[in-house]
Amino acid sequence: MAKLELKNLNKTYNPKVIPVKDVSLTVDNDEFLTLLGPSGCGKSTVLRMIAGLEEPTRGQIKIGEVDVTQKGAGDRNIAMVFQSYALYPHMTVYENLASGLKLKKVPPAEIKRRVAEVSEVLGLAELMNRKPGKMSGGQRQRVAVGRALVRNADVYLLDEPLSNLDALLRERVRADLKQIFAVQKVPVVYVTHDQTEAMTLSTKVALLNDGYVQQLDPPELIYNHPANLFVAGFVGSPQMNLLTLPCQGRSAMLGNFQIPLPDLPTVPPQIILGIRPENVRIAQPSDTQTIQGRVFLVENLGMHYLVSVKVEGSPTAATTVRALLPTDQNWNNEDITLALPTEDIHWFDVQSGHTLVRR
Ligand SMILES: Nc1ncnc2c1ncn2[C@@H]1O[C@H](COP(=O)(O)OP(=O)(O)OP(=O)(O)O)[C@@H](O)[C@H]1O
Repeated sequence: MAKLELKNLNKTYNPKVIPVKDVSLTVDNDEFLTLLGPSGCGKSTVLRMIAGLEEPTRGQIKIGEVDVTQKGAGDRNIAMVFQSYALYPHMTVYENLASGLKLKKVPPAEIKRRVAEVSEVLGLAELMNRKPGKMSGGQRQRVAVGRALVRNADVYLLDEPLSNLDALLRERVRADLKQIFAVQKVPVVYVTHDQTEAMTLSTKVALLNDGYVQQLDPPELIYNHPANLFVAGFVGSPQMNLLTLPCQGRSAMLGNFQIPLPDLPTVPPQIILGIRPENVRIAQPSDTQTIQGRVFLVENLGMHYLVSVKVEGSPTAATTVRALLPTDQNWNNEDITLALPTEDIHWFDVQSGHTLVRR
């Protein structure tokens, strides 16, 4: 099976709307790539260009060794799953699954074999005679995925396939998708603005903003080593603490507390410190890097409290630190000492927003 390759892909609708800028990436046949980003960042436009539904203004799309940039959608062996299911309402599940193959004049015995195989994998065998109107959203979405799978396509594209499902069902179908695509050995490109889907499903995430790829990495690296402020702020819930701090000597000043800077060629006047709320904890006597402050807000997240702390000596609310703390205590209005472990701190350049410490 072939790998998918995008080289310097651009799309310009008019000088003011340039939704895709120089997107380059590859998806191997054992990879599940998610295009993640906020609404309007260009995800669907990239997907539509891969599908051949939109023509790139510049750049190249290759499937295996074949340049498909100028080929129409019908001449690319690509299967797409839409958010809206796109099932035929008057056809049964079997007919919906078989219709694409019939059009391609696949022999009836082969159609039967492939539909049976896919319906087994997707748990649809019991539903073969039902029509979409008499099925749940999750079942319909599985049929939509089935329609793509029976095709034996070179590339699978999925555009927000779970967004019409309620939260519980979304979790279930997400787990189904992970299992199904793990054994397909075909490049998969998945579009979502939901970071949980991106983190759980993908082998690789391309985080887009304003048409540019901000970071292209496995989910662990996106989460643990964000390349810039946008990535740091977009991925993770609750959001990473991002604090703009003045520098003094070899330290950044967080209120009254000195946080040693990493090794930098020159010390800037200001720097941005990032630390995730789950990495901030109540200090133990052995902790060396600590700050003190007063809790002014406690939000109950079920498993934890999200606690907002005004750091001692900090002049503005910009130096509020949020921490995920255990629920065995009511932290409200308490004076507490927090540890900020060095290994969990991220440093960003104030001007460019880029990370200052590459790992
Ligand atoms: N046919 C078009 N003509 C002009 N502008 C368009 C067209 N299609 C999309 N756009 C614009 O291009 C930008 C990117 O759109 P796109 O649909 O790729 O974003 P997206 O990241 O998929 O967003 P969403 O998550 O909301 O679907 C948006 O500003 C959109 O308004």
